[in-house]
Amino acid sequence: MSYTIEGSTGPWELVIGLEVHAQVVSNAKLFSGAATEFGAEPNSQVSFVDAGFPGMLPVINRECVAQAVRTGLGLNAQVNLWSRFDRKNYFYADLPQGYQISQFAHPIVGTGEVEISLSDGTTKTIGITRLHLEQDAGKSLHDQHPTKSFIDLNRSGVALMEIVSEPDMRSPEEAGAYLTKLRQILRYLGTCDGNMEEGSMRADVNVSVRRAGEGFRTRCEVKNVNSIRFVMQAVEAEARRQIDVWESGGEVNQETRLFDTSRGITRSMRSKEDAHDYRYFPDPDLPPLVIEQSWVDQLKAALPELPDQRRARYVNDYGITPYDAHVLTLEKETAAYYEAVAKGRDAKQAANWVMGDLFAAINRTKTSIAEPPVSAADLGALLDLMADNTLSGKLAKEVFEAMVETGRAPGVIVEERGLKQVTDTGAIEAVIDGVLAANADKVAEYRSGKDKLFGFFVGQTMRAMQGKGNPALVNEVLKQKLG
Ligand SMILES: Nc1ncnc2c1ncn2[C@@H]1O[C@H](COP(=O)(O)OP(=O)(O)OP(=O)(O)O)[C@@H](O)[C@H]1O
Ligand SMILES: [Mg+2]
Ligand SMILES: [Mg+2]
Repeated sequence: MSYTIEGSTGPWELVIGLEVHAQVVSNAKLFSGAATEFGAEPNSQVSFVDAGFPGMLPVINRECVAQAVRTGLGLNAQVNLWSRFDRKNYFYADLPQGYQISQFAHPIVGTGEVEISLSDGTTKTIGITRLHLEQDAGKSLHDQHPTKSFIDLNRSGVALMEIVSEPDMRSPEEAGAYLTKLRQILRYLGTCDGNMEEGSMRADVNVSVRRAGEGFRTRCEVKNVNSIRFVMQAVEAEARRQIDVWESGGEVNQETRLFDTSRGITRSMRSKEDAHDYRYFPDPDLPPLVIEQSWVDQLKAALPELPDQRRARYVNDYGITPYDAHVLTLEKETAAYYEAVAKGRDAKQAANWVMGDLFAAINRTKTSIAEPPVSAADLGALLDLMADNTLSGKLAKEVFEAMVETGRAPGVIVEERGLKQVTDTGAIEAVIDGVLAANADKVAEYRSGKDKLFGFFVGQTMRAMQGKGNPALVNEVLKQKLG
């Protein structure tokens, strides 16, 4: 069933294409040696090139090119050995050059594809149109002075990848899944940190609506949306607005809009008539960007394992379900944590503990997998204590909670609190004898056929042992004695 929105005159399909701006992970800017660290003192990371001083010449940063190539390879895309930089001309206070160096007609990466996973268990392939390199602009600060605006050029010249998708998405969920997957791939590659709150990844959301079976109608572009949740909300809000326009006899005009997150609606920013005419032309300061196939091959050979490969490996090698493998590979840090716990242990049990107890503890303590409340080594040690019968599953949960609370290793907690499981058959027998003697009436009932009472005896025995009896042994001995 395809996703539609019901209007007053019938159902409408959604068509969505995303342009994602991803800041390249690199110590230096695209055409200068200035630093790129986030949160630095304003204008402390600006070279003469970034400030647009006359006569300064840009020099391409090889590492930024390598990052774009890696990203292209990670998106199964064509890498172009010949590409070119163009000037995109416009005036803005935080754009000191008066133009942005970008790639227009000849991007470094051409068509590719991304496979997304949907909540109904299906997958879908979204086409990538292109990826090009460009400079970021500076930032205007309007909140520093009552009558003046200040300019921070730290971001000016920082390398961005613009990754353009085909208009292949058909629902807010698909748009969200695409961005999630794209961010996951970039993070695995180490080419963009994907940090949307810090602005290192932002999306321009193109939306149109149509009747089933129609060609595409006019799109509107919602600029600079900075979270996955907001992208999904913006798609829905913009689609509903366009449906109202079409149904009331109007016409949707191509325009740039903004998403007002507090009101949940999109607002017009500028229409096509006053859209910029960027007067693109090849930048005369830069020669065409020519790279060698052998270098691309080297970069390809050195690519890290990507999410799809890792998920498949977990299913094959660890024998966990595709769903568990999907969850455990969503974040690189989670995958590393899981592997450290699973290696040489019961991998299914490791998956349950990471996705169950650990995730719950992270939520509860408002921590993250990068700084987890329990280290992978300690969780692994806890699993070992279950494997060698020192702890029952129930006691292990108790020890885990104490680990979260105190940050101590499981062995230490077991010693301190005397939580060691009792596996001495003689000791268990002695306790059970006591329980049966104290409940002679129930023993008689059980023997005359009231099987349900078995659980009562287990409970009494465990209570007498403060929960420390080995459950399998307790069951076994009880069966013998009652039998
Ligand atoms: N009818 C449509 N409905 C929804 N999305 C569309 C439609 N047609 C094109 N798109 C999407 O719009 C986006 C166009 O991005 P592209 O970078 O090519 O051009 P642009 O938005 O005109 O330029 P700029 O980079 O200056 O914003 C693509 O993601 C594409 O898939
Ligand atoms: Mg674009
Ligand atoms: Mg656009």
